[in-house]
Amino acid sequence: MAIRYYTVTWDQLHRDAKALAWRLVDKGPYAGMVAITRGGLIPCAIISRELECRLIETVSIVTYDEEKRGEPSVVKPPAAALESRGEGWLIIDDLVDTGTTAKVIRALLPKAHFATVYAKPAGKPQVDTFITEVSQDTWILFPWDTEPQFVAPIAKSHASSNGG
Ligand SMILES: O=P(O)(O)OC[C@H]1O[C@H](OP(=O)(O)OP(=O)(O)O)[C@H](O)[C@@H]1O
Ligand code: HPA
Ligand SMILES: [Mg+2]
Repeated sequence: MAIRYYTVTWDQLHRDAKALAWRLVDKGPYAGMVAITRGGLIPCAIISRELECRLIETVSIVTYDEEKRGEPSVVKPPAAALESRGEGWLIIDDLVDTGTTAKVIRALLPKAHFATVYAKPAGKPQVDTFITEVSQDTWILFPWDTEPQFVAPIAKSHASSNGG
């Protein structure tokens, strides 16, 4: 199955994170927010500004061992939210893909509200609120993982793919 790409610019990320804040505002107020590092940090900053929520905790889950997917490990637990099992807390990540990361956090903070900006079908059941769904075979290219670069004119790449 060919992989597709969905490019997200800084502007789009800002708009989509604000759209998520609009969906979340009536579900609050929140005791605080938990950003899932690293991808959740920037959406969390945008949403914390909109919701005027200044208490931010972080959690770090590592799901890859070198190149291979290994057992997920909690590198940094969300200490401030653990005692309440997440009650009243808002968890933010950039996206949910297979749902592996979300399942680990849900086990730590079962009472929290879990929100992501983007969601793929396999992980969607783990998320309470999200903005945009993309297909499972789509790789989301975030602005912090990309940079603008020269692209050949269509006529040139078309000619080379036709043997010209
Ligand atoms: O639903 P899953 O299959 O678990 O995938 C989603 C997670 O993968 C990415 O994080 P990653 O672990 O690559 O780390 P990063 O945020 O530090 O880049 C993304 O930011 C999500 O947290
Ligand atoms: O689609 C994706 N884009 C960026 N990072 C990711 N981590 C899991 N899935 C993705
Ligand atoms: Mg992440």
